Amino acid sequence: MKKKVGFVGWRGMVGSVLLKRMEKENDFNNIIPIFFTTSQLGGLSPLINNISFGKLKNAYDFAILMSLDILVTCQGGDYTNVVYYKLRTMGWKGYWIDAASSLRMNKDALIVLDPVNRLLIDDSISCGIKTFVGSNCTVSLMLMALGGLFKYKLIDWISVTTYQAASGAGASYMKELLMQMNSIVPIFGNILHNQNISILDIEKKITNFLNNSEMLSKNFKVPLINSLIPWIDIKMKNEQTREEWKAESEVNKMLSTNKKILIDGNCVRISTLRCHSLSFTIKLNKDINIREINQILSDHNKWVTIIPNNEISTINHLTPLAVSGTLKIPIGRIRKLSIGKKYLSAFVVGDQLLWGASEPIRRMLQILL
Ligand SMILES: NC(=O)C1=CN([C@@H]2O[C@H](COP(=O)(O)OP(=O)(O)OC[C@H]3O[C@@H](n4cnc5c(N)ncnc54)[C@H](OP(=O)(O)O)[C@@H]3O)[C@@H](O)[C@H]2O)C=CC1
Ligand SMILES: N[C@@H](CC(=O)OP(=O)(O)O)C(=O)O
Repeated sequence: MKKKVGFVGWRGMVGSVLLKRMEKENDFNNIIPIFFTTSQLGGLSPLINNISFGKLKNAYDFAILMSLDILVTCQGGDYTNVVYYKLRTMGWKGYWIDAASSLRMNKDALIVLDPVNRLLIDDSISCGIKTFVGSNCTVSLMLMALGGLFKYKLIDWISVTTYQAASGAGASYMKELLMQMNSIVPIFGNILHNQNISILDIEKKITNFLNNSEMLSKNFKVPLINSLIPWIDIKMKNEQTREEWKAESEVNKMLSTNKKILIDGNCVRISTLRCHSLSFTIKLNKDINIREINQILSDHNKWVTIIPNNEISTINHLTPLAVSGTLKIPIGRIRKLSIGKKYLSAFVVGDQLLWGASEPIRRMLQILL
């Protein structure tokens, strides 16, 4: 019998990417979908393959939620915090699949990324685990790219710097970046081709304008265009940001490691629209040659691709623009660092709305059907 699957948060960025992927893979053929809203009650469900699924249901209507076999939410942590515990307390035994971070570290929840931890997923299902959560976007991308090295336990520690797109913070942040882009065009639009105007004068005008335009920075708090923000999320007691804290905590939970793999570094917001990038220094626990490393990495899953360490390949294939909207996980700049034979450098780009958020959840739903 087809399972009743509820979707909350399908209108947001992660949710809409999820729906598109499900439509493409014909996933809706195997379920009875029910679409919920927190704000558009009375509105219509999205058309799936041109089929209508009636009116939207109230995402806080516990009677309907209780009737679901599976609930998939991309609505965010606030929704999860209000609904999840109440639903469980009311005795709901269905599967909860979530994109938000709130439940990740709970004992009775598994963080899922099946190309990396499928065995643990299968074990958890047979042990009666009913709550499955996607990992933080940079964590999923790191694990997809370095999966082979993790699988063969070749990593001592990782130092990572992330370059995270504006859309990672949510739709309103992405809009704010676009508004900032739009606001600086009039400053240089007409004068760019005038040879008599110094480029540094234009730069000064833009910098002055951005430093005095609070109106354009309600979400990010400061301008992101023409700048970057080396701070994402709240501060933890140990001086990390919460985004930085997630890497080591989530990876070790997901891999159920006996010996903790140490991971730390800075998370940085940059002014790309979509796709996160990560720069790694990896301390291997033995000296392996680059050819073997490339083989281990590319054998791990079909999405990871080795980008040869040369300029043309790198600038054409290892950028957010080249990867946006695809499931590709290119990894390049792979070389031994001059500091020692066990120190490896690598650079990874991945679409944080696909492998970073919606794809692990889509695949988890398929596993449960
Ligand atoms: N963005 C990302 O890259 C990643 C996000 N996540 C997590 O996924 C969850 C959802 O994130 P994300 O999709 O970015 O959030 P969004 O801000 O895009 O959407 C969240 C909800 O906001 C409501 N909403 C209000 N106005 C609009 C609008 N104009 N257009 C669309 N939706 C609107 C919708 O709910 P309703 O229809 O009920 O009003 C929607 O489901 C969060 O927990 C986030 O942490 C995880 C990994 C990556
Ligand atoms: N915080 C991430 C996106 C995200 O939503 O992460 P999480 O799912 O861990 O809250 C970013 O800003 O790019």
